[in-house]
Amino acid sequence: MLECTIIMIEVNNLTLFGKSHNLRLDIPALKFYSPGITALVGHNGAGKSSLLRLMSGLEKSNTGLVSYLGKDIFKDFESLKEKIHLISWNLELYQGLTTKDHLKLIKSVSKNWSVEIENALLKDLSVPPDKRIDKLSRGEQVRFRLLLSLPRKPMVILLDEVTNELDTDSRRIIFKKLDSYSYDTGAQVVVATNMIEDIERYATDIILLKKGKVILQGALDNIKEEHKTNFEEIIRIYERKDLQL
Ligand SMILES: Nc1ncnc2c1ncn2[C@@H]1O[C@H](COP(=O)(O)OP(=O)(O)OP(=O)(O)O)[C@@H](O)[C@H]1O
Repeated sequence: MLECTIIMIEVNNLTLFGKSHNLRLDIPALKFYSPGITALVGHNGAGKSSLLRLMSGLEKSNTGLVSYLGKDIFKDFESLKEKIHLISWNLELYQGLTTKDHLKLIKSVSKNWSVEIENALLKDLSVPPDKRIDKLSRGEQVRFRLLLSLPRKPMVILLDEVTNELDTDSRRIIFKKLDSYSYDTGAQVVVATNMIEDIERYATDIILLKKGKVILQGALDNIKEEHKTNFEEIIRIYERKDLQL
């Protein structure tokens, strides 16, 4: 593994409140080192999607900041939005277009599109070349979303539980692509997932969230070494610990 020296993303004093002033997120500090794949783990409602939305700049926190290579996502949103891609089921594609036309559309509005990356993805991702978006399977949709994203050379890719329902083969293809993209370009990948198999195989780092708070974070190898047990058991131990809320 490459030595991790570049801090790609920093989160500081981040809080997010719900409508009834309940605390949805409370994160004093987080650092994401480049390159690598960080798994964002936690039960339903733990705050994974909320954190990813704040990190993408689509939602604003009540306090605190998210910065990319020292640039604040809100102050520098216009320059950063090209480089930070959120892949989420909540962000719809144009359902009536075919894959070919959708790809053409995104290409026409993208600066610095890499034909080299596009061709490699077309070869490896097996995206149907001319199928309507609303007829794509879930796996095809995620692979297609990678095809729309990676040639634009993002420095950060945030995936909001889009891999969870896919079969093992689809997940393997997607994670292998993300892994090689990250190591080739230095990009950081943050993936909200609870699939232990994927975390063990592909994640370099993990962040475990519970009720909007970070209860465990660090390099996966160090965490496993420290606890001398498998990752599934480590999650169980931390989930059982009572939080001092
Ligand atoms: N738009 C919203 N407005 C107010 N509260 C919200 C909103 N979206 C989510 N929440 C609340 O924020 C908390 C965190 O939800 P979030 O969806 O971020 O968690 P999650 O870990 O992604 O869960 P899941 O795995 O179920 O998607 C939950 O209590 C949820 O009810």
